[in-house]
Amino acid sequence: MSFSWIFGEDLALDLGTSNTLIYSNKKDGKIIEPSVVAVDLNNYEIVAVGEKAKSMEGKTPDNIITLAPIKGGKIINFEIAQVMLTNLFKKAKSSFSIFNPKVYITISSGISEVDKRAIEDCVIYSGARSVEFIATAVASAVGMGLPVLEPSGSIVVNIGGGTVDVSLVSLGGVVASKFVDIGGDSIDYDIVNIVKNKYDLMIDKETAEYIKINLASFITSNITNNLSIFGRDINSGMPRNAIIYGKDITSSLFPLFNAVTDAIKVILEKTPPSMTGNILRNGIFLTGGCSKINGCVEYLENEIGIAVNVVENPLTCTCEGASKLINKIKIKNNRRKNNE
Ligand SMILES: Nc1ncnc2c1ncn2[C@@H]1O[C@H](COP(=O)(O)OP(=O)(O)OP(=O)(O)O)[C@@H](O)[C@H]1O
Repeated sequence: MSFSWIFGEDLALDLGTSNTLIYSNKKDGKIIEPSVVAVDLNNYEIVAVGEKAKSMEGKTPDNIITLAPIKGGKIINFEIAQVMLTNLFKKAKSSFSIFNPKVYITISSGISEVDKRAIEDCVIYSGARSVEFIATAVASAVGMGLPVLEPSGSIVVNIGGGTVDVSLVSLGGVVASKFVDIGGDSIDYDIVNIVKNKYDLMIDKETAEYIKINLASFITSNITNNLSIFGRDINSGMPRNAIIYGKDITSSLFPLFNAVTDAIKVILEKTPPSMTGNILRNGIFLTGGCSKINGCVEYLENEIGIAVNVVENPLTCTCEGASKLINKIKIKNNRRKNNE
């Protein structure tokens, strides 16, 4: 008789700059929460984690601060990351499991051994029984339904909140990769500056993200689009609204997408000739939240001259892929045990 349902719980963890995703193999429930924690400075108590903490950003009294413990794929605040993960693991874990879960963490190509060790320690201190790493690109490729185990070669581009990971994946592993620690957050900060300089209006990062999601576009026919937003006049200090035009925001997209273009070119140069045919035939594959930016596919296709495909579920694709991989690993291990 197998007791794996009691102690065999596995979690897939995608620890992102903007969002943390956890999928359990025992529950249908999936945790998708912003990587944010709110702390009361009077007593250092945790006020909120995830969505609730994110909704407090920019609206807290002096004694409460919101903190984002992950940046560029690394833990920048160990204690806060631990609090966040402990809280999210509790939500994700099946109540029937007696033992702590084994956690499979997706990890970007450019993360150093020291940073990997910090992530491992943090996840263990947060209640994991043990930890294993899965390459983000491999998990994303599985989430996209690409034939990762075949020797054909696929280029997977993940553009997140704080990182860009471009990897050539083949035979279940990463053949070549380029990592850049810039992401959608950088667009938000650029939008804050553009709105300040062009509209004399101070806005917070959350409003800038709203503008990015709802207005920013590479498509020139969209640049007459506009959005009404509220902020504080930099001269009078008084609140007022402004109509922001898409054409003024487009420049905020170039630093990130030029970095993406350069990274893709590096990987194309490193791609073995035997794999180029497949890549030219099938194109490259885009995932991560910033692949939702309007017109980015056309922009990248124009820059690199290769077809670009965007996955339907760019925010969840990597964790979904990791979860599927865990099941494959389990099935393989069970088969091996049965044959022994
Ligand atoms: N519809 C959208 N349009 C434009 N940008 C979006 C959209 N939805 C999400 N984003 C942006 O995507 C980013 C978050 O993406 P994602 O969740 O893939 O990153 P992450 O995994 O948290 O970060 P990273 O992997 O870089 O550490 C944020 O910058 C967010 O503003």
